[in-house]
Amino acid sequence: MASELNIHICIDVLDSAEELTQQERDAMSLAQAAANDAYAPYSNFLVGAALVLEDGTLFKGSNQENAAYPSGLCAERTALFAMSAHHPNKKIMLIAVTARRRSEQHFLPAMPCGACRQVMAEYEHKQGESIPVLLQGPEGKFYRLRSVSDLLPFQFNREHL
Ligand SMILES: O=c1ccn([C@H]2C[C@H](O)[C@@H](CO)O2)c(=O)[nH]1
Ligand SMILES: [Zn+2]
Repeated sequence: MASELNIHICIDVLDSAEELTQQERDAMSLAQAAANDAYAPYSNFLVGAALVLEDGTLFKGSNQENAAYPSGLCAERTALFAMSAHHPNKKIMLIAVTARRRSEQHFLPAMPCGACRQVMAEYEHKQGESIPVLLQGPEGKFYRLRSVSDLLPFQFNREHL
């Protein structure tokens, strides 16, 4: 008889920015500022990501598009790669992500794509400590996940090599 493997993922749903910690609020504000600066002339979909490092350093990234579409890069990976290039040995304490359409002021649910989840998982694995993820949710809400593993269960990592 086949057995069943159930994966439990816990997501805190925060109804407004007031329910965020100060650090989360700062990170989400920076992610929103980053989205406003995105280079997204083709999709007009502006994505911003912010990282909080162990020493409190904040780092931001936005999506960077290209006329050769696949040459562009998502906000999350722009932030993570730049962070790792500048601070190769600092732990990440939080990743915050948001998005909006250029034509609208309000922020939209930001769900990192599969490639960005894989890259987040790499750095989580590297640092050996969970990285909480804060995502803009619908209607001014926020989603808080305790770990990148909650965004990418059954992940491929260096242990599978
Ligand atoms: O997780 C994601 C998903 C999409 N985008 C960007 C890529 C592209 O520039 C635009 C539309 O897909 O949004 C991100 O930055 N992060
Ligand atoms: Zn992505």
